[in-house]
Amino acid sequence: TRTSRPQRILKAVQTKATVGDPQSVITAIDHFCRHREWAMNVGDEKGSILDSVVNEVSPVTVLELGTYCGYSTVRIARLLPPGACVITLEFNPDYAAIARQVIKWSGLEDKVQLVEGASGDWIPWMKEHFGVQAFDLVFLDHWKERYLPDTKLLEECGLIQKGTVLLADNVICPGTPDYLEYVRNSPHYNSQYYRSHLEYTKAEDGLEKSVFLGY
Ligand SMILES: O=C(NCCCCCn1ccnc1)c1cc(-c2ccc(F)cc2)cc(O)c1O
Ligand SMILES: [Mg+2]
Repeated sequence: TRTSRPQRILKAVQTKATVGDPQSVITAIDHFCRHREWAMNVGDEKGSILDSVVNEVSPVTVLELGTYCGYSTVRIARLLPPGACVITLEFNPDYAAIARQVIKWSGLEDKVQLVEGASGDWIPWMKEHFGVQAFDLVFLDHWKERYLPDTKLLEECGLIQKGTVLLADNVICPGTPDYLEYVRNSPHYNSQYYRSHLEYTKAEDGLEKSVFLGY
């Protein structure tokens, strides 16, 4: 049967990118998704904003919700100093299998923990299983209706502490209205919108950065 889009993205990486060179992996995926087939990676324009937030936060522990093919995982991990890591959660086993290979090709596997399963099931176990105290940065890029419940769950589990930065993709397209309303109106978050475009298109989209101020 036909290959899947993630399989075709992996093939583009394996034919166009250099093993151990994360930037070439990013460039190969962006070129494929701009000129061959659109795919739901955060992309180069919003990816540059992601890069600037990672550099500003200099996180030691990052949680990414929604791995897909590992594009944003590679973007984040390539900026992390030794000893820092990103835990990335993917529900779809086919996506996870491709992402593992993309991350391996980039040479960043030592900075990445890819976990397969539902965010709602895994978040309560993060402290115990990964020895995480609190996350410095959370990148939300999974099911859009899970952004708000998972943020509340992270708060309840003590995984969001004073200074934790939440960065949410797709707050305009497809949109996360209940999440936006929550972080923009809560006295416990300082929120700001980074206007951009839906990956590889001219449609409006953007990232919302929300800093937890403590209780
Ligand atoms: O749905 C998205 N991502 C979640 C994928 C499934 C996550 C599974 N999972 C992982 C962990 N827990 C659950 C998404 C969609 C679009 C989009 C935009 C316009 C359009 F016309 C079609 C699609 C753009 C994105 O940038 C996205 O991120
Ligand atoms: Mg997205």
